[in-house]
Amino acid sequence: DTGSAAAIPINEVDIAYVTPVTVGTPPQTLMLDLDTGSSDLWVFSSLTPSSQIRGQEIYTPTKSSTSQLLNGHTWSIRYGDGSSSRGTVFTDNFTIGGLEVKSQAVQTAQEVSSSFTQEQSLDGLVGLGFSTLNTVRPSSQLTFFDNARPNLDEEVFTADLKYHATGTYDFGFIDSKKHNGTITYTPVQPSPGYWTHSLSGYSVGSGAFQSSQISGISDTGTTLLYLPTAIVTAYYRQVQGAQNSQYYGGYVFPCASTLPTFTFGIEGARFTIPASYINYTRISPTSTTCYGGLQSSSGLGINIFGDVALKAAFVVFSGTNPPRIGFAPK
Ligand SMILES: Cc1c(C=O)c(-c2nnc3c4c(C[n+]5cc6c(C)n(C)c(C)c6c(Cl)n5)n(C)c(C)c4cnn23)c(C)n1C
Repeated sequence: DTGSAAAIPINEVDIAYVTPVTVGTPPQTLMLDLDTGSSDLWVFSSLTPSSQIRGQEIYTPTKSSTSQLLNGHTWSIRYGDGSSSRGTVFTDNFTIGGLEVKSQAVQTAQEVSSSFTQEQSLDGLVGLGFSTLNTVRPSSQLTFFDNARPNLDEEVFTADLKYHATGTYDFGFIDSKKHNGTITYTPVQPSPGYWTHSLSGYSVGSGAFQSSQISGISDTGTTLLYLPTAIVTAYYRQVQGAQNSQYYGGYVFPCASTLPTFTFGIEGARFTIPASYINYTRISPTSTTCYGGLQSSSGLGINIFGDVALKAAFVVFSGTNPPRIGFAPK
């Protein structure tokens, strides 16, 4: 089997990407954020208090002839930005891009934090991390990818995220039309459950490539790129008027600045993030100060290769044994 579905930016600065999925019989369509940085599949539902719903689509298990309550099971998750959700669990038929998993654990929200309520174009998440991170108790549940894996033509899914445009998630195959040239693979450390791997180094603009192993996670659910402070200060040193603002919680600079590109290495391959991806957004609609797409990971305890980096490549998440991740130019 294979599947292929759109990755649609939810706003004009690609703050997150959503993908149409169907749940239940007859199919209920929701727009979910496919997130390689977590492993819970949860949705706004008929069990979510109406005071916490603002325009989201909901899954109503009682309207699905194939839904089954997973009795006595609950879940609760907190994300890196402090947002959270919790609730109960059903199993039901679940489809992404024509690829169906019967009896997928669908976690129904009974409470969501305010940032989820405020984001009306996001109806939940599909965790594509390793199932060891799943928060359902007393028995943890498998991700959509882990459930689909035995029926996939190839044990992979790919992310082709795009800058200010709709991209694609493919399951079970590698579409050679979506990338130019070879895919460079590097090992993934599957514990504790993120797609953890190393970059082989970086360069700023036309500067010399600095070889160094930089460990982090490739996370489609994180908007920006978070790297060690030394690298980030070296980058913004090239930007007139840039400063690390306590007030805005990161590096900001005059929107008119000319930003350098940022290049990262995967083994021997090099991937260059255009300056436009790093000139992320105005700090307010009328401001001439802009917030950077590259920020420091100090305090996070982990480096995060989020969408700002991933959209500069075609990325293969390979569930083979041992797992690996591949990057190709596109
Ligand atoms: C350690 C870490 C993160 C780890 O991942 C992280 C982060 N970065 N984007 C996201 C997340 C997203 C993507 N996302 C980010 C958004 C921001 C910054 N804003 C203002 C809105 C409205 C957002 C939406 Cl709707 N969506 N989503 C949907 C979730 C559940 C996230 C959780 N964390 N997160 C941050 C900001 N930090 C510090």
